Amino acid sequence: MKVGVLQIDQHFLNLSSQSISTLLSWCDPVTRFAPQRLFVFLRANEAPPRVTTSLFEGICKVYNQAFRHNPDLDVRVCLANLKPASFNQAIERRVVTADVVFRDDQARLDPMFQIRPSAHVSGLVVTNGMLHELIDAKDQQRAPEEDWASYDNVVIGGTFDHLHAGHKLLLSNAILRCNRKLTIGLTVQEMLKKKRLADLIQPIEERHRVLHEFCTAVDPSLEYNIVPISDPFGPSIVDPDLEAIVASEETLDGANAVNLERHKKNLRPLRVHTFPVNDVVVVESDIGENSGLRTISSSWCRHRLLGRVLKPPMRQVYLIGLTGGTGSGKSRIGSYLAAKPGVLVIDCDKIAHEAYRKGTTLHGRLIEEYGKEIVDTESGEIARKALGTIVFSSPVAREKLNRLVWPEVMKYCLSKIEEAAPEVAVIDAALLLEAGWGSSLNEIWVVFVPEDEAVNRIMERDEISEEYARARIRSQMSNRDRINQANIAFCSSWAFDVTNAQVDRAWTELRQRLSRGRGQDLLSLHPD
Ligand SMILES: CC(=O)SCCNC(=O)CCNC(=O)[C@H](O)C(C)(C)COP(=O)(O)OP(=O)(O)OC[C@H]1O[C@@H](n2cnc3c(N)ncnc32)[C@H](O)[C@@H]1OP(=O)(O)O
Repeated sequence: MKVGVLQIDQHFLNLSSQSISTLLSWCDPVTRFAPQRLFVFLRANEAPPRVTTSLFEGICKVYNQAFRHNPDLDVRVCLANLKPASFNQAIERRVVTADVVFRDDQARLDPMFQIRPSAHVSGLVVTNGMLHELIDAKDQQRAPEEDWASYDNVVIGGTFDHLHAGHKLLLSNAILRCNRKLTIGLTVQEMLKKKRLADLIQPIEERHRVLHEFCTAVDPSLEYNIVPISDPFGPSIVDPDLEAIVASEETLDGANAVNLERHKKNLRPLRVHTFPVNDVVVVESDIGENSGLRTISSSWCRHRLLGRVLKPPMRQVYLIGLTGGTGSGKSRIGSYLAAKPGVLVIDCDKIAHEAYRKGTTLHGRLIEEYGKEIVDTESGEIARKALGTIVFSSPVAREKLNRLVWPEVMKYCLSKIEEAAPEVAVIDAALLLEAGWGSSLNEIWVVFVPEDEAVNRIMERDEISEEYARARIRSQMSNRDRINQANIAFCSSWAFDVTNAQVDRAWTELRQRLSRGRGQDLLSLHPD
């Protein structure tokens, strides 16, 4: 995820909604930065902070304008540095890793958060006072600077589906009022069946994860107690330690109902704090029944999802099969390619060896097939030299071994590629074409040397006879047959530099091919 940081000093309170929109347009998807998440730091001086009504109004302006401007941008206004309670705690300076930083040269660095450029940073934009120029003197009519009451234990509740600006304001309001523990009642799925487009409501595990991630990102100093609730009250009517409840104006009745229930149970009443959230009109909402939805809500977010990408399609990994006869230098080329950015190389010989380690099912199957003489008496592992002598001299024995080992190797390759999700995966396999894997790959790269040279190399490397070396070579496909199926061929007959130059050429041309097609990412992420 591309992360941006926008750092504005305390003068942000004087920014008009229009100016905030201008700031946010720097993050638009059409810009070269286009972050998907934006951390906003609204204070950058060393003086102890104060939480006031106008501070919260400033935060409202940021969230509401951001949502209006681009609902897909995940904005997070950092709060720990705005509250005396968190600021005074000796918490570690939190690191935010950013791909792009928008910072006014007049703003000082934040004392609580440390902004660190990511590996793919696209720019540190210092705006030479531009943020200050945006401050609109006419837009300074604000509520009086009232200090806010704060409490050790605060409670809120909700569904928190597709976390939007309204939720973020509720959470921010509660976090700003809380010094120690924030309890959040999270509605379970069964209570939501009657909601519009209920099938699109995120599962509770996902809503829980997003909530927790958001809260700990904006104020890591609090304890967050997120409790699933299957009635309208949850912990708010049982926890005697709670002191205050925060609700939007629309849900004030719910908060009052909580106090009625607490009264019945002889629990002290909660201080009720409300704020208006739904005063922002969102424009794009004309899908069928949705035409009635004009303000920020989860229903609006769910309607907006219709016909859009729910989760990004799995990135397609570009698959290259690297193959070549024994002694051709294939493994060296595999290692050379592994150092290229965004590449995962899987050495299938090594995977095959791992597949029949002692304790695996395959270990037992090989002993059943070839007898105890293939077992190393000391270690109990398969003695590969002994197994090799059998299979390289008998096509039938070899065929059986291949049928047992190849599916295991393939299974490993697929899981490794899924786990690592590289830009390009190189499957380095001697018998790739014999195994019929070629048709599932994007390209086939073949390494070859003349047979006599391969014989000399493996005689020396493996200390084997010429006869055995030739038997191993002939157990495989010929160079000619491999090259007939290859997209690219390398010959490793000369110095390493000469081979490397061939691989570099193939790599450069691959990047050009990918950038013409779907591979823009590869070029932009790895400009070298
Ligand atoms: C689809 C694939 O290509 S999967 C990768 C290839 N591996 C297999 O097919 C698994 C079966 N092979 C094996 O288990 C082992 O290679 C054994 C037991 C036969 C021999 O083990 P070892 O003596 O340690 O030799 P090693 O595994 O290093 O293989 C020696 C060479 O024979 C090749 N080779 C491996 N298996 C076979 C086979 N079934 N038929 C022909 N050649 C093979 C290897 O790729 C290697 O080539 P290289 O000289 O370019 O490195």
